[in-house]
Amino acid sequence: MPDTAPPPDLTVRGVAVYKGWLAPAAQAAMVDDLRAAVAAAPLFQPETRFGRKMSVRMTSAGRYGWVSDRRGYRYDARHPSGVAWPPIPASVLAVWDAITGLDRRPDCCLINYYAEGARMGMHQDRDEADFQWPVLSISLGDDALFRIGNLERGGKTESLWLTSGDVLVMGGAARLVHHGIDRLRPGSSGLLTQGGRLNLTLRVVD
Ligand SMILES: O=C(O)CCC(=O)C(=O)O
Ligand SMILES: [Fe+2]
Repeated sequence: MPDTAPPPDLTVRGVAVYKGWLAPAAQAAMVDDLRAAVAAAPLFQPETRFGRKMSVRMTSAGRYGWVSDRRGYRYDARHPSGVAWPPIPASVLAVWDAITGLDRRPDCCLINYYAEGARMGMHQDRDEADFQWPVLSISLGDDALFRIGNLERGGKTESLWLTSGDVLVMGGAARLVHHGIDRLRPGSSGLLTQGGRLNLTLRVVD
């Protein structure tokens, strides 16, 4: 990232963490923007190639969305219903611009919704064409325990709690670290009327 990037509050294994980057009013405004996006492209519960349902529900905004089904996972220009993905809200792109300082913008915003009990297993984000671009993640709603591993599978890990308004960046040498969400702290935030947690990941796909 250019050296105009603001210094993070902490760095865990190269992952830059900006605690409380979004103030409560900005979080609420972003949730309103996301509600409109989700109305256009409803959340769905993806299935893995092996026919197992993921516990997270998801949708996307931008030119590409991330989908997974019996054919495997990939970026697709359309929602499973056949509609195009809605545009990435300006409020979300503004976070990318302010933190990364890049002149390239993401073309996918994956929107993950975790209800109580949902989790995400350890994985790398590696379906994008060029790993020089970072992945930026925004947390909204309930606290979540984020686990960071290594570039290779397995090995020791470190965990941190992400709270509403936190932003993190996986870039540079940390672009391909394994990561996942172990669990939520249900009811820890009142941001989402239905409870749970929204996570946005901004990606440059191609
Ligand atoms: O929910 C999170 O904080 C992480 C989500 C994630 O790793 C992903 O969508 O690839
Ligand atoms: Fe990921």
